[in-house]
Amino acid sequence: MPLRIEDYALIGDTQTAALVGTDGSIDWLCLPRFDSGACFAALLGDGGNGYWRVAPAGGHRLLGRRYRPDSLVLETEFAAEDGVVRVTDCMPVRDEHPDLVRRVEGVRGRVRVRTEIAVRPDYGAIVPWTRKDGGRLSFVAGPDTLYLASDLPFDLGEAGCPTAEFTVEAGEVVDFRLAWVAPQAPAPARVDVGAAIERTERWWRDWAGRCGYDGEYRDAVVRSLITLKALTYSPSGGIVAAPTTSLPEQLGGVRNWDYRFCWIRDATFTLLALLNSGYDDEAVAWRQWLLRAVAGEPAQMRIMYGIQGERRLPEVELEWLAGYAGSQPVRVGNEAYLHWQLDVYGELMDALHQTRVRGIPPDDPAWDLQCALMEFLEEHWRDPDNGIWEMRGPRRDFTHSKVMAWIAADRAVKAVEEFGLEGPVERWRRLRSEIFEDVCRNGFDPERNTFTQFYGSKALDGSLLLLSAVGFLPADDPRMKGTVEAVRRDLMSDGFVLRYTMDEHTAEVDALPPGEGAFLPCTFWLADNLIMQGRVEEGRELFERLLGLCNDVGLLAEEYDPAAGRQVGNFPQALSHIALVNTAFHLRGDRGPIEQRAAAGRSGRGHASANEPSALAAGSRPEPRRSANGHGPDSAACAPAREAAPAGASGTGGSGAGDPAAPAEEPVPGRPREHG
Ligand SMILES: OC[C@H]1O[C@H](O[C@H]2O[C@H](CO)[C@@H](O)[C@H](O)[C@H]2O)[C@H](O)[C@@H](O)[C@@H]1O
Repeated sequence: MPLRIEDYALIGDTQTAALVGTDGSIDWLCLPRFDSGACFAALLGDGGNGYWRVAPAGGHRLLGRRYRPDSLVLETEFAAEDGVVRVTDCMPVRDEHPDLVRRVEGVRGRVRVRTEIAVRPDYGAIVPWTRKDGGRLSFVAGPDTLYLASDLPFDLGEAGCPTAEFTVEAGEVVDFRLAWVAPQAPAPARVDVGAAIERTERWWRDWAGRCGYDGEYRDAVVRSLITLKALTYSPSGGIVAAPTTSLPEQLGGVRNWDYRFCWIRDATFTLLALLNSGYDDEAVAWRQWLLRAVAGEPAQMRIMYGIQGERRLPEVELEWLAGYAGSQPVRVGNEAYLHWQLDVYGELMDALHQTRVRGIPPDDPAWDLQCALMEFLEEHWRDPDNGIWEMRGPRRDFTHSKVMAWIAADRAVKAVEEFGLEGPVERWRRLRSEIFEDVCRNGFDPERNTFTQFYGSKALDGSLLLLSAVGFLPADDPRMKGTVEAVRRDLMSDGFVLRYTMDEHTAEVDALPPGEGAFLPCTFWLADNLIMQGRVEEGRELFERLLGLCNDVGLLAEEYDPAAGRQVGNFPQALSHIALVNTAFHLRGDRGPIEQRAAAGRSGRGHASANEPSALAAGSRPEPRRSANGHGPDSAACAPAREAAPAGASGTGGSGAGDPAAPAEEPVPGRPREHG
């Protein structure tokens, strides 16, 4: 029986990451980068595919584990017959070589400890040439050479799995350091493991100390932010969706994908959570990554890239891996790189808009790029796409995708109106109105009073819960209320939201056999809607249920299987942690220090930019707003809602952002008030 997904904890050095199990085994580690071949891949197979275990040799039990406060240094304690031992694991922030250190420390009594290390480069496929070399072991296979520094007398064994046993007494320590070196590079010098652990802890604490969030749920928020930082590839600023591949969305199922890449969508969501929490440097680094990645012809823009901006991410199946809990195939690479997903234009435009709003110094070429993308979008927004969920079936007119095209137009208009940038603003205003009208006419089902998954469909979709956060319609608009109620009625499993309707038609849409867990980010988005509607206590209750799904060290996968009571999908997943941070901000009632600073800085300009709705940011205020000149900045977009929304929609939507005749905003009861 493999460990449950939630039995793992993350350690990492902001270039790659490892998963450490409650049994003291590291079962996943890709070196030297997130997207390199794994040298420990037991997570997706068995011990023969690589692992490194350090735990008491005889009978024992897990006493508990934790991260040292505000850090990514993990401590696991085991109770054995004659004592207690602590294993401390971390990946020091990189100097020369990627490395992983483990310290075994006697806490009480005497404990006999055993370590086994099976290094298996290329995702568990290769048994390396393993040798003893002075005070270290070396493992060599093609491009990968690893050294394990240890003074223990290892037994090399016959199966390419060196083992050693030793005894530790209270106060004694035994250290290990595993380092990867490039071909031809000399073996690394020895390091002081204790000092490396202290330095790593300090590094993370300093980073966490910059967090501007000080409200309720701080521990969960900081743990999420640390996790997001750990998923950032520091040399480029790119952010991976998760450090794993092929952890199944259904135990034993086929929905197994490689997430070790940078999605414009996921990375943009991450950026905004970091920005809200006060991490400007990360925002600037990410913007540089983004601009480099998407540079060039707009028609060639991808929806996802490699961590250095690579554009080709072919998907292959690793047939030698049995898959987590038998979930096959195991895939590396991701065919979604070939997708056309309209929402990424809105996400990109919104992210760059948010950096402007929050006073991050401009990057001039960024605006040229955005103008070129807008030109492309004007030509193509009507094209069907693969949608936010990366449907592998035929392209369709997904409602969420069209709304995100509206976002792109809206942010382009605002760049001109509010930041004085130059562009064909009249044309963009017309585009914004046209898209608004199109969505309200075709993506809304007046009979059921709900937006739908795609034009003409009856299916529901969790992404519709984002429509208010982006400022498309206020959360208290009857159409949004109707959509939220429809989701609550028909798209939930045991109190958690599914991504989309699963019925006999689903396979025509996603081209996959049915069955997956509840999608945690969508459930957080439901909580956001409840809070925005003023149903704060209901939102809080849902948020706390979600927090209850976090594992013992605060981590979330992408999905949750309510029947099995287990986390499923890649782990830990950026989208889930971003959504957690955003809902906490919503509950806190403001959008954090960056925004307050921006608001203060802009107060002389007399507009509410700092509180503008964001596609993704926390605490968005979707209410209609008046600008300094007394006309709502959304007025151009509002017009179509009044003029052209379908009868059923406009009849219910009189107070929406789409209606310029709406009364001046009055915060919805219970909704957090705006600052600044
Ligand atoms: O469900 C099919 C798709 O699932 C994955 O996509 C999901 O993960 C992405 C990364 O977090 C996210 O951006 C997307 O919205 C999710 O649906 C997978 O990467 C796709 O290849 C697959 O088609």
